[in-house]
Amino acid sequence: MVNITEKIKEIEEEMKRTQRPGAGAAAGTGFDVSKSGDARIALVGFPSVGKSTFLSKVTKTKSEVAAYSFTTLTAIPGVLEYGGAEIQVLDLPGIIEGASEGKGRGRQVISAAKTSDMILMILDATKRAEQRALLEAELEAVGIRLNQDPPNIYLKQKKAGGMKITFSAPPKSLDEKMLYNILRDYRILNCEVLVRDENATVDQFIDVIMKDHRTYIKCLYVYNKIDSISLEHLNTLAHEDNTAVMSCELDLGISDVVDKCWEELRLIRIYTKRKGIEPDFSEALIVRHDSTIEDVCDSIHRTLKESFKYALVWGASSRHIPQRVGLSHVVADEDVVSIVGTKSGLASSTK
Ligand SMILES: Nc1nc2c(ncn2[C@@H]2O[C@H](COP(=O)(O)OP(=O)(O)OP(=O)(O)O)[C@@H](O)[C@H]2O)c(=O)[nH]1
Ligand SMILES: [K+]
Ligand SMILES: [Mg+2]
Repeated sequence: MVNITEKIKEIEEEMKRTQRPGAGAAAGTGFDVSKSGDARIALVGFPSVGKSTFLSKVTKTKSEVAAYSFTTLTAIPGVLEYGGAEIQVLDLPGIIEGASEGKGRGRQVISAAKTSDMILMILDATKRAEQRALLEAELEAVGIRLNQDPPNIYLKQKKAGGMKITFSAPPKSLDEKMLYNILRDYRILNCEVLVRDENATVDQFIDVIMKDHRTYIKCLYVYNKIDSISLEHLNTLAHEDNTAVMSCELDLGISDVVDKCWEELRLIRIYTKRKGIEPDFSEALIVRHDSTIEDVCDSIHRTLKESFKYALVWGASSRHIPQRVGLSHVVADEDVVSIVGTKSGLASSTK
């Protein structure tokens, strides 16, 4: 059973670690790369696992590669073109154990990773298996949660009225008393809590309390240097969850890694169509998963939805071909969309 007091102490330590480094320390260190493109992927790993080699393979950017540790000293951005999208790939310095406590440039590296839509954790297939857990622990320590959904727990702080704790189904590892104690330790004395997940844990409940310091990011584990391991070992690695294997040196598996990134990012390509003209399949509009016609309008032009009448949709999201839909319609990958507006000449245009 978790000792709550110990847990709280741990969290307080964590708060100290997650505080942003002083402005002086952050300035001019080359980590403030501005976001560009449709999504950002961060390359995270121990030194010399092949992060820069990978960046140089998948983008036009050349980041210095060498056999010694800490070849890369700042964040180096490159652009990966895929499916009509531009994905920013951020090559980062290697991190070492203790990075979350500020060893090396660990804290800046991890802060940069925290801003990404996806982490590619590059691992050296020739190194011991613990490397993966060690890196995960460093990321966890600054509030990054890999391949997890935010817990299904509702927490609303109030001004008065005490604590109201409800479970939508009998929980397996929590009870009212535990939550009460945790909340009291955080000095949250007036609140409403609804636990909607019967499998919710103490750690997840604390994540909800600490939600301003938590980031939920997808992670693909990529073992590089498979040219130097046995087939048997390769077979084991390749069967781990959320994992891909590659050799940058032999140019093996790289396109598979890129395909997997694309799948995980779940970006959606929309082709726009003007009335009476064939859709333009050469230029896709890229939107996020679960985007609506409203999001599509916004990415075409800021004011387009003001004159929106309806849209016609051909593709996986439409029930008829075409289906006439409103702003709240959720689009699917490779849908063809025609926006019909109140003013003439507004039929969809990407320009
Ligand atoms: N055998 C083998 N060596 C590789 C492979 N990919 C990269 N290397 C070598 O690994 C060494 C480190 O590569 P880098 O790309 O500099 O590694 P890094 O992770 O960017 O290193 P830091 O920036 O120092 O953290 C270089 O000597 C590369 O040539 C591979 O697939 N197989
Ligand atoms: K290196
Ligand atoms: Mg490097």
